[in-house]
Amino acid sequence: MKVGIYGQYYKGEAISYIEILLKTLAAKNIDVFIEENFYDLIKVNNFPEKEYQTFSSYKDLDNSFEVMLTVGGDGTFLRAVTFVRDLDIPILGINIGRLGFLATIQKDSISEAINLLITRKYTINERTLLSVTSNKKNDDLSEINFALNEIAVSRRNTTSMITVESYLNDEYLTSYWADGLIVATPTGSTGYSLSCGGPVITPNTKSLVLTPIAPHNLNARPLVIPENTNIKLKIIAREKQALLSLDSRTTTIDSNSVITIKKADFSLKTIQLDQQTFFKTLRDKLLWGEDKRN
Ligand SMILES: NC(=O)c1ccc[n+]([C@@H]2O[C@H](COP(=O)([O-])OP(=O)(O)OC[C@H]3O[C@@H](n4cnc5c(N)ncnc54)[C@H](O)[C@@H]3O)[C@@H](O)[C@H]2O)c1
Ligand SMILES: Nc1ncnc2c1ncn2[C@@H]1O[C@H](COP(=O)(O)OP(=O)(O)OP(=O)(O)O)[C@@H](O)[C@H]1O
Repeated sequence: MKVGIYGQYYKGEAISYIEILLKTLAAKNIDVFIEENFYDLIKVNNFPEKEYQTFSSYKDLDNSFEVMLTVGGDGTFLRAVTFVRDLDIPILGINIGRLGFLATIQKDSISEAINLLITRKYTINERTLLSVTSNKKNDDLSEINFALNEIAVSRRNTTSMITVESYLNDEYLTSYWADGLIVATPTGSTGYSLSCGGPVITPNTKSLVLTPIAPHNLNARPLVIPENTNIKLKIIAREKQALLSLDSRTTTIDSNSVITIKKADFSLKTIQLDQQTFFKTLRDKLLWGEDKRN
């Protein structure tokens, strides 16, 4: 078995968890490749004990990797998607961050999780991704043009609202007067969209949700739409530019740009170990349905 390991940060207390991870993988004779920058970060005081092979980009990976393990929080998990892209390598996140909604393995159950992985006690989930095109050239979108959580447009460098004129399959929907508009996947429904009043959508539902960000309107509500909808948005901002975000990454778009958001033509595979279900994560991490009477 060949696995990749990706992390973005490294802080002292994490060393013991990374040690457990590397030792567990070595004991099972698993071929480990570590992302180059993360490897440089963890190499301190003769650690790790042996040399590892590395990868530095999407180009160094292929589908002979059984899994990409991420070490960090959800931000790290989201960044790992930019390495894996359409290669069909499933991602499994070890949470040594804070919330860890996507990174579901808890740091104190690393060896158990690796054992479940090796004995293939898991299911693979396919997660929908989004992609965006603009009627104006944008180099930032030429390569990494996909998002697992959401694509959002929002105001930039100003307190003025923006107007987002929206069309679904070329039919006019409405014009949102708001701080912005989020188009979220089921995966992203528990992220930014949730904070703006959007519904939770279970991961395998074939839907997207349009969630306005602070609309100055009493009747703008989140709208759930089929995942194959062609979403066209015209952004009108008082400033010359607005912000376009794809998960943790941002770029700017000119006012009056028209962007088209669609389901990406590839999906992301995530690993759901036996014992770990979406509803369990919802209860454990977002305290879903928590009630003092229970
Ligand atoms: N007000 C908000 O809630 C808000 C604002 C901006 C971005 N975000 C979310 O943060 C994501 C980017 O993550 P980051 O680490 O770069 O930013 P960040 O450091 O601001 O973290 C955002 C928080 O959202 C959580 N999160 C991310 N994706 C999630 C998901 N699918 N389900 C449940 N929780 C999730 C993370 O664990 C973290 O606690 C964006 O894709 C967006 O969904 C949320
Ligand atoms: N490899 C690591 N070693 C030590 N600490 C880490 C590591 N990765 C992440 N962290 C800690 O976790 C924090 C959050 O990590 P990250 O940015 O990946 O997740 P996040 O998007 O904030 O999501 P979450 O709330 O799930 O942690 C970091 O600021 C850092 O303090």
